[in-house]
Amino acid sequence: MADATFPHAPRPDGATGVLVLASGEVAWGRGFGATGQAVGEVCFHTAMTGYQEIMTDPSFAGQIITFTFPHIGNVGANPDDVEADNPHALGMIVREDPTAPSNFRAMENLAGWMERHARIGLAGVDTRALTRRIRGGGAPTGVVAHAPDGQFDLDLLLKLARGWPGLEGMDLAKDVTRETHGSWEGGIWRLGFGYDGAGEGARPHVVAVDYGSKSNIFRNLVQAGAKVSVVPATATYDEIMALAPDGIFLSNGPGDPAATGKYAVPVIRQLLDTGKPLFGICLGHQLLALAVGARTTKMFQGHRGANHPVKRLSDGAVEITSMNHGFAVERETLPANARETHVSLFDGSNAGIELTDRPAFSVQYHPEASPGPQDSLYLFERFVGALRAG
Ligand SMILES: NC(=O)CC[C@H](N)C(=O)O
Repeated sequence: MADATFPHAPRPDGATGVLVLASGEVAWGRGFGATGQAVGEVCFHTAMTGYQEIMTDPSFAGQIITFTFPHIGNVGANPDDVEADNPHALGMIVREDPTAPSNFRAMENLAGWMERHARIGLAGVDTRALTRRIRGGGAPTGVVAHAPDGQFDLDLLLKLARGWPGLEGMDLAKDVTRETHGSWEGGIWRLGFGYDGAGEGARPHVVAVDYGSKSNIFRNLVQAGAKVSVVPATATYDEIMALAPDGIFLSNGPGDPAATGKYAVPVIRQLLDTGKPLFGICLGHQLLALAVGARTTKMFQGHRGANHPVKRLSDGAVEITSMNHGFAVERETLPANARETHVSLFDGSNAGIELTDRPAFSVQYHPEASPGPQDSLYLFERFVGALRAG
């Protein structure tokens, strides 16, 4: 479906960037960052801060992010505000040209950071109209392209967009996972201190399966008192158990949970049978649900923002959360031994479960924030507390 408000402007003079949707719709703008083109799902994100954390979140692999907040880039870029070594989102679409950074922590400007990491930016787009387009028609496939000479082969870009298969059925976790086993060092960041080290004393051992984890999850596990070992998405049950975990963590990650589930679910089922505490976030939540026999489905437009209200069903409290997901667990398919614990107050979709016969729970949202509110940090304490008690 094409929303009448998009596109609304002819090619302006001086256009050096363009977005071409698979529908044939075109939005012109000014490119920044790397040159070339990138094809993926065009989604929108409503956070007003944290663009560097968002761009480096591995869950955004395969996606081009439209920021609804118009001024992106105004605090520049620094080496601390990253959730992985490199950006994983393919590109960004913004309203205003990024200005010179105005922040004491900035080490470079956004365009330079994007260029250094081979990521394309497109400014000058009517991001409200594009967001309305996504809300009306679902997240489309598109190509962002940046050419300083303004030369674009629109037919070729359209062909590229039409040739991309879409995220459904795509396993991207194996592309973004850390490839080797390792222990995670370091807690959360604090102004004036930087990243904390792990504290002294006995620490329960969490083996974290990395399907494309944000670093802040590991930092928060350490902060809550755990010793964290990270294993790749494809780690086997034997490899995980060889590390003698006290508990298992299933991370967030990109792509279709059903596709990743093909190799992850059999391992998770075996892990559940050990009776060890298990905690999952986002993709990890979806994989836990799949492992107990529920189904996941592609959402129409998805949830991506830093102010999504979620209701905790145990006491009715509302947590304001960070969200980034395009698939969701179908509540109706949850088995009798999985209880829904959290619900999105935006659309009523499932936002958390716990098993009634195993010490396992998971949430669809991002308690680690980065960016976003910290209402849900208690979940890390709860998990590590369960490990200490066990
Ligand atoms: N942040 C995540 O882990 C996202 C999970 C999954 N890729 C989705 O889009 O729903």
